[in-house]
Amino acid sequence: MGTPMTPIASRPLLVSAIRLLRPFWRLALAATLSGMASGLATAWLLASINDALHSDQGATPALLLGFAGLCLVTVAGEVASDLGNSYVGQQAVAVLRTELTDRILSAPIDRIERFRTHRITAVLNHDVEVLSNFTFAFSSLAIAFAVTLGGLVYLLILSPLMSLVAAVALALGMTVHMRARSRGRAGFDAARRLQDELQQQYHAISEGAKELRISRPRRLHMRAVRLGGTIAGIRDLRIRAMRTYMSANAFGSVLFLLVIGLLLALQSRLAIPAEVLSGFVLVLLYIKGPLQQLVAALPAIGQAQVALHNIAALERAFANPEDGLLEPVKSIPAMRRIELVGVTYGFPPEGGVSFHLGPVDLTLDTGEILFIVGENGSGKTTLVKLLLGLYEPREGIIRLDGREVTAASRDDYRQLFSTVFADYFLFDEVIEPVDERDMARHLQRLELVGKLSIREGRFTTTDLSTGQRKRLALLLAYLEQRPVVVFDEWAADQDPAFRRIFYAELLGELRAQGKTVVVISHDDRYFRFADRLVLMKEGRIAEIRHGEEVIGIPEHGHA
Ligand SMILES: Nc1ncnc2c1ncn2[C@@H]1O[C@H](COP(=O)(O)OP(=O)(O)OP(=O)(O)O)[C@@H](O)[C@H]1O
Repeated sequence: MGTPMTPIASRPLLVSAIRLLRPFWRLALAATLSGMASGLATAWLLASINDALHSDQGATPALLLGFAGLCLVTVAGEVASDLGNSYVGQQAVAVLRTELTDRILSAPIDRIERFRTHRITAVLNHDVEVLSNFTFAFSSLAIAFAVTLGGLVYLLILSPLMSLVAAVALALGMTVHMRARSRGRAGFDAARRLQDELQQQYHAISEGAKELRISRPRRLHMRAVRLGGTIAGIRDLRIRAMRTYMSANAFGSVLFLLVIGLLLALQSRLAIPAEVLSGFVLVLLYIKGPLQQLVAALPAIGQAQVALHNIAALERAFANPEDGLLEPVKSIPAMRRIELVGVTYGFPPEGGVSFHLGPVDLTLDTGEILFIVGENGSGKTTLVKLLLGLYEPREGIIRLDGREVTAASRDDYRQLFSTVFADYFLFDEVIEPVDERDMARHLQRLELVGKLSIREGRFTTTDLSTGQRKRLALLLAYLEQRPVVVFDEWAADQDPAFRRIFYAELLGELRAQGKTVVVISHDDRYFRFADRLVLMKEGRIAEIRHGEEVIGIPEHGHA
């Protein structure tokens, strides 16, 4: 595959794990120590078995008692370790999920737009899940590590010379495994990058189902080239990574058996006593399992490292949260005048030429209906995002009733607005208290009577026509009771009769309720219903019309 393999995880797995486990360190330590105790007791058991086999008195009561005690520690330590570590692991994963979603909830909107939704979903779904699964394996790894360590210590006590042979073989095996590990990890990293693409394609086949049903060439292209290529790429990279680990595994097994064979062959030449040799073979054969388990965990460790790397990238991208976004709700602010003074904004150039807006000077007075009009791409939505405090101006300031909106006050300022964006998201929950009679009136006004109601704080359905869904979004904006309502091309998918009701009646009704209304519109036949009309051209305000200049625009004519 052509995916570049970049170096991974600047922060080692252990450091990240410690940071996550810090709040639960006592329990994590106790659970891991229990696992270690269980592993060491297993190694001790092996030593007692070897002693008993070669003891002249056979199995004495003391030996049997020791055996029973060690069995108890082995089993109890394992159970405690399993329970403790999986509890701690899941607690840590829950904290991580909260941390990540908090970061997304507090991140500047332009950061989210740049990071791309499919990448966020892939981290939240895949990477966090990989870590979650790893936490379940952690306990048995701690035990395997302790069994291996205890076994090796016992070997050292039995015969330092023979331990040297085993140590050389072990060092060789570990070198091979380390190499395999870094190659395998690079493969998993590349596969994970392709998974971002796969997530995007999953989104395309569910959200673009209609388009794909209509166009066979696109469907076949999607299947064979996009999906096929990505799925095969992930498969091949993972198989290759696993093959690297497997080869290292096989090499390790051969080494083990070679060492045992070598010791058997050298038994008489080195005059190795029988109980030493049998102890060696017993321990080597026993720790082969845990050692292989440790080695087999390398792919999981590699995947966990890649997952942590991606999580860290997301954390870095959203490292500068906005102030106070998760603080308790205050009362909705009031507004008399909003001023944009010398405001500019620019998108970072990505491939093409970057778009620059401003400098823009604009005021918005309470109780007015302001239309923002202009050609596609002239900067209307960008201007509105600046007005809403969604984008931070590069230069210039925004004032609310004469006071500058700063980073600290920006989110309070945003609470002035209700919005229906052109690419709005319809929440099915109603979180404001709803007066039944008001609701009935709104449903009637929006011609939605009988289509839906609110039950237990939720709309009974959001399966409506495109225009009806948009009316529902407007209803939600109404229910929010904010002083300024912003519509981005709201009427674009309304029927002609309702479109007229929107411009000629609803906007005026909102104004009569004391609301300020900002409307992005291409409906030039209704421009005359604006109190002021702002014409955008190539990122600047080209003209502002008001009074007679607006009213004079005929309902059928052009601006
Ligand atoms: N997230 C973004 N990243 C980079 N460039 C963007 C982004 N959003 C908009 N632009 C660029 O900014 C310019 C203005 O876009 P904007 O959405 O403000 O236009 P608009 O006047 O609302 O257009 P339309 O009438 O088509 O809705 C466009 O040329 C577009 O290429």
